[in-house]
Formats: sequence, C-alpha cells, structure tokens
Amino acid sequence: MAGIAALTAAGAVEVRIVAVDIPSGLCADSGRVLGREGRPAPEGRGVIPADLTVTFHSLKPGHLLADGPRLCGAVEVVPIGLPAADSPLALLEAPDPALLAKAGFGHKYSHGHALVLGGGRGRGGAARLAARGALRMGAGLVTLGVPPAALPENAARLDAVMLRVLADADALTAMLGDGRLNALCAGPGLGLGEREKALLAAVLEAGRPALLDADAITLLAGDEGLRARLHAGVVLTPHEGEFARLCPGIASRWRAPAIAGPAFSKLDAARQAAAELGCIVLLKGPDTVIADPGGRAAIHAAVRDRAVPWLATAGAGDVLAGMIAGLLARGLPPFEAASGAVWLHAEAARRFGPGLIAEDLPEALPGVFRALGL
Ligand SMILES: NC(=O)C1=CN([C@@H]2O[C@H](COP(=O)(O)OP(=O)(O)OC[C@H]3O[C@@H](n4cnc5c(N)ncnc54)[C@H](O)[C@@H]3O)[C@@H](O)[C@H]2O)[C@@H](O)CC1
Ligand SMILES: Nc1ncnc2c1ncn2[C@@H]1O[C@H](COP(=O)(O)OP(=O)(O)O)[C@@H](O)[C@H]1O
Repeated sequence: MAGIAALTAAGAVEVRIVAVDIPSGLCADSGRVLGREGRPAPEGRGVIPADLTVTFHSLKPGHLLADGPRLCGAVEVVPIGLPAADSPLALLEAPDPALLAKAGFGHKYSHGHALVLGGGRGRGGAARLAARGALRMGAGLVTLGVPPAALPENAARLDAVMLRVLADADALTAMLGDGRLNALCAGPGLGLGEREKALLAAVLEAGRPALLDADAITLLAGDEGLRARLHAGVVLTPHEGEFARLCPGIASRWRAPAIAGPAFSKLDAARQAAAELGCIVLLKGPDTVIADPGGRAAIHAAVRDRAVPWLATAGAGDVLAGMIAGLLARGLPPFEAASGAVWLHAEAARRFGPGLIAEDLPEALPGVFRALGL
C-alpha cells in the first residue's frame, strides 16, 4: 500500500483505487481513521483514499460519518440477497409528502401556532430567521416574543410573523395559558442572562414540544437544574461547539484519538447524549445525526450528490431550528419533525446552490415542496 501511495504521489502512474467494503484503516462504525499498535494515526495519514468503495447489502455509518465520505470516494452498494434488516439506524430520505401537505378543509389554527423567543435590542436576526423558517414550513401562525426594548426594530422587519412583547418569564407563563401555542422555539439570538434563563425554565415547565438551540443550549450547559427539566418533547440542535459545552464527557470521548475499532462515533455521541438528557439530540454538521432517548437514530449525510457546502453560513442553523419548530407546531412527533426538517433544509440549500445565505433557505422551501408533489 505504501508503494502505491508513493507512486501515486510521484505522479509516476495513474492509479484508481477501489476499496472493498471500506478502505483499510477506516473504522466502519465511525468513519474515523484508526491508529495502529496503540497509537493514533498521524494527521492526514493512515488510510489511502479510494476512488470507489464497493460495499454489500447496506451502507455502514463509516461510509457517511466523519472522514468516511472523503476517504470512500464514490460508494456503490451491491445487494447480496439478504433481507432488509430491521435496523434501528436509518439513512434520512425525503419526508413523506402526506406528512407535509395541508388538508383543504383546515384553517390556520388547525396547523398549529409556534412561539419563537427573540433576543434583545440589535440581536434579533437569528430569531427572525427561525420564525420565517417555521412559517414557511406551514405552521398556521408564528409569533415572535421579544423584550420591550426590541419591539420597534422587530416591528419594522416583520409582516406575516406576528409580534408580542414578552417582558419576563411570568409574561411567558401567562401567554402560554393559550393552549393553542403548541410549539416553542428558544435559543437563536436569545442571550445568556438571568431573564433568558428564567424564560428557558418557563419553556421547559410548560411541557410542550420545544426546539432548543444556540444560547438555550449554552444556558442548559451551565445549569444542572434546567437540564433536569428536559423532557421527551424537546429537540436539542447543538453544533459541535455547543455539544462540547453541553456534554463535555461524551464530547471528550468522541474527540479522543481513535486507536482501535469500533471507535466512538458521532452516532454514539448523539445516542448517549439523548439517553442521558431524555430528549431528542440532533448533532449538526455536514454529517448530521438525530437520536432519541430509546436508541433510535438517523443519519443525514450531506455528501457526494447531496453535498451542500454553502450551508456553512451564519444563521443556517437558526433557520433549521425554526423549521423544526414549524413541524412541531404542525403536530409531527419530535423525531419526525427533526428528521424531516434536516432533509428539507439541505434540499433547500441544494436547490438554491452557490451564493446561499441564511435568508434564502425559507424562500427556497416552496420549490422543494412543489418538487415533492405537494
Ligand atoms: N444572523 C444572526 O443574527 C445570527 C446570530 N447567531 C446567534 O449568535 C449566537 C452565538 O452563536 P454561535 O454559533 O456563534 O455560538 P457560540 O459562540 O456559542 O459557539 C461558537 C464557538 O463554538 C466553536 N465551534 C466548535 N465547533 C463548531 C461547529 N461545528 N460549528 C460552529 N461553532 C463551532 C466555534 O469555534 C466558536 O468558538 C447565538 O445566539 C446564535 O443564535 C448565529 O446563529 C449566527 C447568525
Ligand atoms: N459543510 C456543510 N455541509 C452541510 N451542512 C452544513 C455544513 N456546515 C454547516 N452545515 C449545516 O448548517 C447549519 C449550521 O448551523 P449552526 O452551526 O448552528 O450555525 P448558525 O448558528 O450560524 O446558524 C447546520 O444545520 C449544519 O448541519
């Protein structure tokens, strides 16, 4: 193998490399490069990248996660006559259009009312992006609740999204007396002060389906009491940095060098976090993993023909948060809301293409829905 690598590097021969099952040295469970003899592989070495990987029966996590997509090249799955396994792991595909369509006889309240908590003066962009995402997903109504000082600037920027002043947690609890507010979204641009911590406690106390992202995750990370109130209707959407704050022990296992297989994977990290926290954990990135407390999990790999590098843009995660909240408002169970939104989010980015910024994502959704036949 070293000889092939040397010849290829020297440009002496044109070599095409085909891996059978998975490139040697790549962990099939995690997509991580394995070390040898008790030592991690040197940075950037340890596996010869394949042009094509031919695998059998079904994809493995290692084809999709971490370094797997880059090192496997094109992947061909060859059936060998085995029955489809009843696997607790799913590869995300397009959501069922029947789940997304609106029945002809409904009115706006039949499609749910999402409440997005906004941040203070001058910090409203993220929550507005989330609110727009929720509305485009078909929530019947979306209200943005903001502190009094942030009302004028939000009023100047919103039309279809409704606006309410929410001075403090008591005001939020009073507002939640309206049972039609059936999904909550907190975190994007929320802030990290005492007011925001109390708001988050009120959100969790309400026991309603809730999407918690960004600052809400950072607040949870610093407060054991808040974490203890998480429930099965909550979806958490950390990026890697937020995950390391929220679950430092799990994150350090995941970040530790992979010495031998099976290495601790992003899938293991999300599953363990979901089990410990008692809610859905959606761990973001080009490879996104969604896990529930019972061990059910799904992978969405934005690779190869579904690569969407332009999603690496400020605010893309805020839109995803709102999209999930929109599906929660429409009554989808948390795991289905999270999985459906992840696929639609990437598909919206794919349709828009290069130049994408966060504002474009909600606006690309109608085209995605039309293509799904809605
Ligand atoms: N248009 C807007 O108004 C926007 C507002 N935003 C808000 O800004 C606040 C801070 O958000 P940040 O996401 O910067 O959070 P943080 O500042 O809490 O976390 C970012 C830190 O985590 C580290 N990190 C490690 N892995 C990462 C990964 N995979 N992706 C991203 N960061 C990673 C980064 O290096 C960085 O130091 C939140 O309230 C957020 O909602 C951002 O979402 C960006 C857009
Ligand atoms: N290279 C990439 N390929 C595909 N998706 C990506 C990539 N980078 C980021 N994303 C997606 O974009 C979103 C970024 O969210 P996040 O990190 O929370 O950013 P922000 O807080 O700025 O919104 C997530 O949904 C993530 O999965």
